[in-house]
Amino acid sequence: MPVTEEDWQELSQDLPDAADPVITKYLQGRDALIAEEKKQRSDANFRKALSPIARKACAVVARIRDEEKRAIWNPSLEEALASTAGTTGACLHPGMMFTHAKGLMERTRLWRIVRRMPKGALLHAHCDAMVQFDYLFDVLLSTPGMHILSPDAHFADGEARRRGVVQFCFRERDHVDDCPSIWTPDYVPGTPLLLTKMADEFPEEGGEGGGGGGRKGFLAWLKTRVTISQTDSVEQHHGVDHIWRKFMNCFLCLGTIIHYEPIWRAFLQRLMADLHDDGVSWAEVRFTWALNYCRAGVEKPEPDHRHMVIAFQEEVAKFKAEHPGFWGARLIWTAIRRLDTRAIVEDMDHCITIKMEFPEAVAGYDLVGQEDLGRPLRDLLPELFWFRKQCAAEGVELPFFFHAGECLGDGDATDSNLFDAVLLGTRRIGHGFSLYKHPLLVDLVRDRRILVESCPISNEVLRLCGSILSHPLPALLARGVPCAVSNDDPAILGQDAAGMTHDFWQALQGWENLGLAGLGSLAENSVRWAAFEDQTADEWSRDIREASLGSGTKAQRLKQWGVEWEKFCLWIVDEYGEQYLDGDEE
Ligand SMILES: O=c1[nH]cnc2c1ncn2[C@@H]1O[C@H](CO)[C@@H](O)[C@H]1O
Repeated sequence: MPVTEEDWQELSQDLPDAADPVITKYLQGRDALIAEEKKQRSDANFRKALSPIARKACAVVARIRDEEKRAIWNPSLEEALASTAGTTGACLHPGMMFTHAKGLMERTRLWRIVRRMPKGALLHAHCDAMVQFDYLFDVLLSTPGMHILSPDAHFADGEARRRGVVQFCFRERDHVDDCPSIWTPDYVPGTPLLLTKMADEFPEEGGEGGGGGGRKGFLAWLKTRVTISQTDSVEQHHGVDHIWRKFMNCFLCLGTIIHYEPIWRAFLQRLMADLHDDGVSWAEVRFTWALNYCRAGVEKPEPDHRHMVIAFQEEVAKFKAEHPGFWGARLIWTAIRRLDTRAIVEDMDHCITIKMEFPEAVAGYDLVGQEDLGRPLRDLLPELFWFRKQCAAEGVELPFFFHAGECLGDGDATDSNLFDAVLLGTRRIGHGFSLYKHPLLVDLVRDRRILVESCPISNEVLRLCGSILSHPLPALLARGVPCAVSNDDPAILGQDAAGMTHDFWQALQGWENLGLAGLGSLAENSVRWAAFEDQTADEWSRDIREASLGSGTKAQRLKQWGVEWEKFCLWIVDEYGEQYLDGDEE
């Protein structure tokens, strides 16, 4: 029976109003409970120590975020915005899938702010996959002597061009006149043909990139071979193994572009310039060392990795000299985890040899490739123990920065890599996507001060989560685990910029609990857990513990970052304070 108007009048008298002491008391308890939980967050101390200006900046950013949530990420505005947002018909909402949100995100105020933020150190990224292809292809086509080849098939039709492996190399002499074109069925697999000529002769029909024939069509097609398309990235229903097949194929091509000295040097300059522009001061780049690098004007690959490292060090030194705000870069040596014991051990041996000659260039060691299909750390124990012993014998410091838990498993061999990574003394964990399922490990990782290098956009595009909203990083932050945000493979996965603004923006917009303060703490962590120099395990732990109160390089970098952070907060307040502050935010 519905309540009559008369009864309702009487009944509603009994409802306490919002200011009733019962409700006020309840709310006090509720606030206290929430505050108590927040004390466990890994950014709690950073938040507590914010300067008055930084507090104001955080309030401004929270308001801008709320405003944009209502005004931009709003399904009812869809018609007006869809055409310019490049949203391909997806419903606008806060936390929508990355590739759908990208175009619109880049035009928000929050973007302008995050872009300017001092982001500290880039701790997790794979070298081949970092610089925008529009730039890299320009360099590729304008480098004299570059040739294209396909190791095992012609590219005569659309299907062949979708599947075959594309590679590049330098050749002194142009082979093109006496050999059938790569675009015909008569092409002899493995024959290098002059790239500029082949690009101009790219056939009109059947190219996947939709750019037509000739050079423009060639570039559009080539881009499809080295990137995950928007369609790939939103087709979550095909699963992880499927997207990794496409992803791995990209690397087969890319390695052959940047492993030629003139391109390698140009690539490094552009990489550092992009990072610097994005407010990134330091980079630790994971690098997989195929032995196919050639010096300028030389066809025969170098027998070892020396020259590649020398060029790396020269380019970093040059960039640092021209940009005093940039602290530099180091490499993390990575081996493909699928390889057999002999290949892994040979590669470890190369790693130690290079480390002995160039200790500053190489910061540590890791294993890469799809974790589910590669060898778990447990299986690699003999190799890893041999490596550790060898390093000790040679007196080199090559700490582990293991990928672990970049998977959906719960208790399978891949997920259990997390146990081995911790037991083997990893100094940071790459991804740690499945870590939140392991309460004991979460506590260990927190207590041993192991940092999680989280790459939210990568995890989304490689189909571990549907969008930023279902990413597990907030669970780790809430439990006190130190984390930093990185971009992983930005040229392939869709960010299409070497910097970290897209990943930072998504975290800020996606997670209410983070705010600008939380984002600042993630950036500060990246500096605190950076491997600026070789350190023993004890020195490493001491510097992380002492942070800016210490006396070494790390403390100095943390202070420098702190100064940039304050300047940044002041800029936010100057720029937006008048519009977004009303004086009672302290
Ligand atoms: O997110 C990742 N997890 C594991 N391996 C990766 C990821 N991104 C790239 N690579 C691997 O690194 C090598 C290139 O340096 C490639 O083998 C690629 O598969």
